[in-house]
Amino acid sequence: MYPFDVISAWSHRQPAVALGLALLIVKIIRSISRMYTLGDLPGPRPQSWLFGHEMEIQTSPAGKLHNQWAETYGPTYKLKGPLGTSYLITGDPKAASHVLHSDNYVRPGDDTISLEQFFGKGLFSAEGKRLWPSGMQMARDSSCVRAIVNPAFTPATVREVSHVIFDLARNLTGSFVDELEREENKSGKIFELTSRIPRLTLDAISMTTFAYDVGNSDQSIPNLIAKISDVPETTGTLIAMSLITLFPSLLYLPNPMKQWTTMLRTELGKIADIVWTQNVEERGLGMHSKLLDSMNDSYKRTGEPLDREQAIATIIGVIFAGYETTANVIIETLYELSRSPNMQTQLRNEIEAFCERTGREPTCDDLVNATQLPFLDAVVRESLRTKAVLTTIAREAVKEDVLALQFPIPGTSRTQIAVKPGQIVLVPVRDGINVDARIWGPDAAIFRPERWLEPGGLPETVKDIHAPGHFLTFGDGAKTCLGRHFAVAEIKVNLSNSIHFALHLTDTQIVLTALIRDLIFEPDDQQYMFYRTGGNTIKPKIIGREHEGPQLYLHIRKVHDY
Ligand code: HEM
Repeated sequence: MYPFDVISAWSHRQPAVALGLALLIVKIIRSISRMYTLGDLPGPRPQSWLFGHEMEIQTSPAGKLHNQWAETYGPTYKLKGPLGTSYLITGDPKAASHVLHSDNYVRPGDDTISLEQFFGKGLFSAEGKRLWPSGMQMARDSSCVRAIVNPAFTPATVREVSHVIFDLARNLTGSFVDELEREENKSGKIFELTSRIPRLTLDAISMTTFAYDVGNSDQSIPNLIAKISDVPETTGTLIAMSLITLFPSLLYLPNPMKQWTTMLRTELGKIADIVWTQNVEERGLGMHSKLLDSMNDSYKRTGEPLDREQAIATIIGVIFAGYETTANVIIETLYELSRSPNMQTQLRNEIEAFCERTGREPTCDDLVNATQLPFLDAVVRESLRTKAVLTTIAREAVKEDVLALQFPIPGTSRTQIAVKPGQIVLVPVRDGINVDARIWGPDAAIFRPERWLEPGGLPETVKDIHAPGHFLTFGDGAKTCLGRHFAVAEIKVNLSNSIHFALHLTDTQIVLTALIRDLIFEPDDQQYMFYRTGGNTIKPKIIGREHEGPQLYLHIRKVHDY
């Protein structure tokens, strides 16, 4: 009996199992046909045929592997996925830009399914012209969904809600100060940051985008954040994560990752549900949530009702997309600054000089304007360049294509790669295009904000990265991060505030003329390494104590107490 006969026999009794089996067989046939694609493209040998390079990628510190491989094979090479399939890796600016801008590439099936499992059927699961799930009348392509929610994320909206971000930043720094002042020993105190900063960014998203104060809700936020950070990292999860690119349907089977995503969705769903009820059912539409307002406005134009399921999924998606990512960048920047007292001093001097010059503190407009506080701007750009949260952007080809390369394959004059439908293409960001010495110069991997301010400007090759800011941290093309203006404003407000806030502490209200003005961040005694976690964000872990999970301790003190 052939497999399809078995399926046909089962299809009468167990249609779901039969359908699953049929899909599996089609997938295996497709993947076998993909095994020898990219045949002559060079690349490192995998440690195992079963998992290809997946295990190595999942377990290595963030930002290391691609750099090493690219040294030997150049920015475009081949890696192995599970069961001998091939991934095309390209950190080549021309090829990456094409992949991210062309309709020939979409988010891979496993990404789309896991995003749907995370958030439900909303903004993130809209892909190309794919139909939205049954029960919803309309087809939504992703550009259409983006247009609906975009008004909630414009620079003007960010400016409008920036007072909330300022307040939250002051609360955070105030909480550090309160604790420092309670200490008898005035030489400072060690603070753990991976639990504090996400709390701030979660509040910021929730209050500005949904007009909902998570901090004053019944939710136990520290508990919620701890649960969200507790991504399972068992061997079983690793194996499942290594195989899902090939078998995205594995995500539907019971597994620790699925339990985690269900928990996440349930917890964030509670917030989303309250936002929906308060904004739509209790007060009527058009109330305070920027996101629901903009969704509602566009639905009004088409005469369609605002759909609860889509709205809740989009709310959950935006909370998750916005809070951990921004928290990661703030944490990593503070970590970097803690190792550079000179940079901290330079930042403080710049902010203080601004206050003296203008007789006021910087507003949101001043902060996002590079010319007002150029060193702050350079620090944030350098952070975004070197601390990209999404290490790699994945796409899947849906049509035949030819990728043109800027950098030929080493040792050859080859500048074109043929791509077949189904080919997974990975654009390495954190340890790829953002820090490639061919593009950024020999000190590309070093955190050096001055590069953004030098009179000669950045190397000409950087302009070949057409993405906003000349780095791929926020992606590029049709799926570029919607919240990037919000993220940059939030990072700048917090950095300037935490660096600057001691001005407010010094006895009088005449903060600007105060002599003593700094919070100083210093390293603790631990050595840290940053890892990509299953939740797809970057988390610091103490070297030798990785099993304890994410943590980062910094020593903080007020300069005038020292
Ligand atoms: C430093 C912080 C952030 C980083 C590094 C970041 C990074 C990214 C990246 C790389 C993508 C594109 C993914 C892809 O191409 O497949 C993305 C998409 C997205 N981001 Fe962000 N993000 C950040 C903050 C935010 C914030 C604060 C918000 C919301 C307020 C947000 C909302 C979104 C949304 C809604 C999308 C989906 C766009 C779509 O699918 O069409 N992000 N982000």
